[in-house]
Amino acid sequence: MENYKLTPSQWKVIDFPYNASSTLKIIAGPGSGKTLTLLHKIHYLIQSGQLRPNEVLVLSLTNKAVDNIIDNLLSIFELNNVEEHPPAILKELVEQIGVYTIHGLANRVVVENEGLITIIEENGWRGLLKLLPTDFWQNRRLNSNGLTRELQAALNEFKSKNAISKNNKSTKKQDEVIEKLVTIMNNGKVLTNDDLILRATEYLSRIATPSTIENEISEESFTQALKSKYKVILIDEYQDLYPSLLPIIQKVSSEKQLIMFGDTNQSIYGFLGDNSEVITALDKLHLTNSQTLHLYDNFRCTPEIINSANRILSNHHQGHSTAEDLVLKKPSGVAPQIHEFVDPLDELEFLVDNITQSVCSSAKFSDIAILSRTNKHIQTISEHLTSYGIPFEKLTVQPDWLSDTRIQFIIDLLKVALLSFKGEHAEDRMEKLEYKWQSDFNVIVTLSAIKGIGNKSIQMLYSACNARKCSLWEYISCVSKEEWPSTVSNKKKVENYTSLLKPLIKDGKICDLDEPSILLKEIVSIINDLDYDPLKFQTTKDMEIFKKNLGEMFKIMKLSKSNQPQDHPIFVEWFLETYFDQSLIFHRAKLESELDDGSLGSVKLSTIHSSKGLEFPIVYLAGGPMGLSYPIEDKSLYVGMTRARNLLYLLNTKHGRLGEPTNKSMSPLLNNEPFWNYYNLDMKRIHANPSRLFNSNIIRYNKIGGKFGLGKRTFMTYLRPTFKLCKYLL
Ligand SMILES: Nc1ncnc2c1ncn2[C@@H]1O[C@H](COP(=O)(O)OP(=O)(O)OP(=O)(O)O)[C@@H](O)[C@H]1O
Repeated sequence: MENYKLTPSQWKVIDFPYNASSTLKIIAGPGSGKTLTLLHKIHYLIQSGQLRPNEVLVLSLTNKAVDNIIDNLLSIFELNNVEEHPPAILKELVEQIGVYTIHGLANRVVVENEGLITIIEENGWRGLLKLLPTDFWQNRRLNSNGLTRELQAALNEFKSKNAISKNNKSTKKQDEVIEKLVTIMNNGKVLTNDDLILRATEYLSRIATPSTIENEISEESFTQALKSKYKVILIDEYQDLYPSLLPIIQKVSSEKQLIMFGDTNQSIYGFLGDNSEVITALDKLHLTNSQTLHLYDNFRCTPEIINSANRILSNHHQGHSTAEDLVLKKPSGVAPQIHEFVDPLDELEFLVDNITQSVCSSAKFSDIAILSRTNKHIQTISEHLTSYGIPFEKLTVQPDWLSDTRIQFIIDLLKVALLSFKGEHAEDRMEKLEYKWQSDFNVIVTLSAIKGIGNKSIQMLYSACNARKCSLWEYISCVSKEEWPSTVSNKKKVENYTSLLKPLIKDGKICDLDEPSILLKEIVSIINDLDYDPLKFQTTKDMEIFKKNLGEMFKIMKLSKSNQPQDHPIFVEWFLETYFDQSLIFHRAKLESELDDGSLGSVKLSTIHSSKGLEFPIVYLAGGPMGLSYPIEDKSLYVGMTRARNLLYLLNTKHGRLGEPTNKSMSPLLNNEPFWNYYNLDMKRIHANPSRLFNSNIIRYNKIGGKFGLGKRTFMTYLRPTFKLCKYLL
């Protein structure tokens, strides 16, 4: 991170005084240096002696934003080390600053108070669906995604009804069924993300105000620290907050100084609820002591890009009469390029051709981002880039391997083994009961994924174990199958499941397997003998995807092994508690090594949603087949366009105020030496002899373009062999 000269409007925010029970709202447009200002604000609060590092809490919505803040905080403190602290002290100081996602913070509070919890994922929903009686959907025909959505909606409706009337004894059969599911989830500590927020808020509400408990609760309690220690709460991207997050934010920020940065024009989570409702509620938090400041500058986009993006906003007033200190980049001479393609393959070929042109013209692959509205279109683009051997990386909210339901199945089986073992050896009745509830959920989820074990069988077994007051695992592994309810069909399949898992649970073998490769081999060999359809691959491609994801899981296991602390002696438990965070650490380290190795890096592929808060020198907004047939929403388009620093392409992007398509024959790239000089200056890549470099770049493109038939359709395009185009670009 560079030590930029801060602008007057940035300074106004940075040296705004600390005041308890107050709100400072900063309205900051795209590229106005919001993150940089937030980092300097933290530094200033600490360096000026107003606050100690452990009194500052930063909250964001995404792991990416949190990573970005953590990565850059230390640099800001190093660059502005007025007191000349030694590096180790500085690092220690920065580590005391709390930086979390809102869900991460809630998770910490709940885990601190309840131990291991499960946030429900796709496999979990499928397991719960299996517990529903066949007539539940009243013959409605829905696929499994549709059913999951309906079930979530039914659960939410049930919970809000109950919240209104705690004694609501509905006689509706549907409510009785849902109530049972809610009980299973509650007992098994299985939470949805919304539950997590509410549960954490409840724990925070139980904590008394700081003055009355001073010495009662240990310094170690994170829940307590949230209430009493932190004095300033900074919220990044407030426009993304949605109503279900409000309770915890209100609880954490009350009586503190709440500093929120954001831009309502970039509010794109409307589908999760009305953001203005949240803003109104937060505005009321410290009603009499609240102030708003603006950051108008735009350090990111070329004026051509920002003008075009501003046209999209129907509420935008041209020019800022109030901002005398407005900073803008110089014009680049290249307007955003608008292209339309009837055939979707043409859009894909255009991408490959233009990426090659940019890379020949001194850009790196890692300068380029392709953004789309849907993950499906991102997948199509990734397949096309693969066929040309162009390196890419997907910027997803969740790493790919974790979204693979087969990997989730492996994780659920590991949980069955660990929790069942711990349940069998629990010391008291209460502890045993807790393990029962948790392991029951994972047994239901894994059993229900096995071919031939139907809903009715699972429901019968579950009722039978509850009648015996034992866990589902104990029931199916200790009670002989002759005693099981006669309505359980396919008893052999259930018996096979137990006999395969038994050796892992008996005598605690699961806890002794602390070598990742042996543990993984063991669990995969069990799955091989289960009748688990998703691992009977229909295509080689499917198998390759699984192999890749399993490889990722193995890497994360090895990473967990390398940082397993001594006070967590059971490897599998450490891995199951931390794999999500470990995966993020791994991902970050991978990105850093890519930046350092001097190579061309990889093209970034992302949905517009996942690209929030990021910037890229070159951005392609790819609309897909006929702009995916519905017009793009204003704010999504605005966010997508304002991610671009220097070059923006809008492909098949339908929007009334976007303007006319660009003439395709006027390519802005090749033959535009002034633009590439501008580009290299902006990227701080200064070349000794730019003209010579420029000429050799054109020759290089012509050679590669000719070889691969870029820019024109040839029979090769349809055959899509795996070209190794990138080999020629290195
Ligand atoms: N005072 C400054 N001088 C020069 N460059 C700056 C200054 N402040 C910020 N920048 C640069 O401006 C760019 C945009 O900053 P940042 O990413 O913080 O924007 P943002 O306001 O968070 O945008 P968005 O809301 O779109 O995410 C960054 O490259 C940053 O380094």
